[in-house]
Amino acid sequence: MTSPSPYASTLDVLAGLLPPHLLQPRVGIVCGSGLSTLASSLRDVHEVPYSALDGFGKSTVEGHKSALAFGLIGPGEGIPVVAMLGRFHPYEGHKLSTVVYPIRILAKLGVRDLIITNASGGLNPNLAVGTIVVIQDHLALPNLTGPLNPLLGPQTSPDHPRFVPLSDAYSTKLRRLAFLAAHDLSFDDDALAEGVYAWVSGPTYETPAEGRFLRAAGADVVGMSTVPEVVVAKEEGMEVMVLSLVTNPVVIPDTYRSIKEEVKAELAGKPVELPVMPVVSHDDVLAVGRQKAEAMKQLVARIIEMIPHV
Ligand SMILES: O=P(O)(O)O[C@@H]1C[C@H](O)[C@@H](CO)O1
Ligand code: HPA
Repeated sequence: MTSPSPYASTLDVLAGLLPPHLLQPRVGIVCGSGLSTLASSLRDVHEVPYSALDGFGKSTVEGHKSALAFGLIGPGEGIPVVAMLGRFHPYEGHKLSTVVYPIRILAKLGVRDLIITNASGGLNPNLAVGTIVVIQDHLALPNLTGPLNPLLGPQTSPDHPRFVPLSDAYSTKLRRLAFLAAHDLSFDDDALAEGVYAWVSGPTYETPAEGRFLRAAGADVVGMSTVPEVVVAKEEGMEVMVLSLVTNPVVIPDTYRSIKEEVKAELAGKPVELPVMPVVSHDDVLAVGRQKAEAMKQLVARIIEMIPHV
């Protein structure tokens, strides 16, 4: 006798709660910090709290709800979609298997195209706060050497690849649609950019030296999520796109304030200017999320409408 799949009870609960036309979503959306309102473009919405679903954790970060929203997007019958209102981050204490569990459930429900959103710090000085960056590649220090690759361990199943290539992790099809959708919506040219996402574990924001290091390594933005979801979505065979909202610049001053020089000047009786190092806060991150929520929502909805659904 084969043992029941660990996903079976989650899928059974969903089957018991959802009408049949919503039970096989084609597209998945992951809502990043402050971006849960992305799901407000869905109609015929059925929300299922994570607390009702075995295997799901509880999102403890402000700006993340803890529910799956099922609904329809687009004209006519509409395209069935599921949105994760809130994700799990390893820094919250969630195991990596919990972080990626919802992605596996989305795959089992039939999601083929996954649109992941997040909030990030800008490393590239050309990216203004409020820019939406279509991610073209990632740099995942915790994945490369350490214990945070979600595929470490036994092969997921004989049907999943043992070695997952990531050279084409970010779907060309979906990235093209993002720029076509922005054109359709008459977005300014600099509203949407392209770049590389650096994943760090957080929850500390970067020191100036770390920011300089990540920029020198080729990253344009930095954040504390997304990469485990991308890796597992690729293992599950999905097309993946990431839209990263720049919510703050990462502080990378050209020079450091020299306390040594300041003390010497003070001892010599010279006036000392005291520059203040700016700091980032999660409240700032959420505020930019709120400001850009409408644009993100329109963009995501338009992309979904443009995906060829056969
Ligand atoms: O879930 P995301 O990646 O959108 O959230 C970002 C990263 C941290 O969780 C938080 C820091 O402000 O926002
Ligand atoms: N660093 C890391 N993650 C983030 C940032 C940041 O500056 N802003 C939003 N998420």
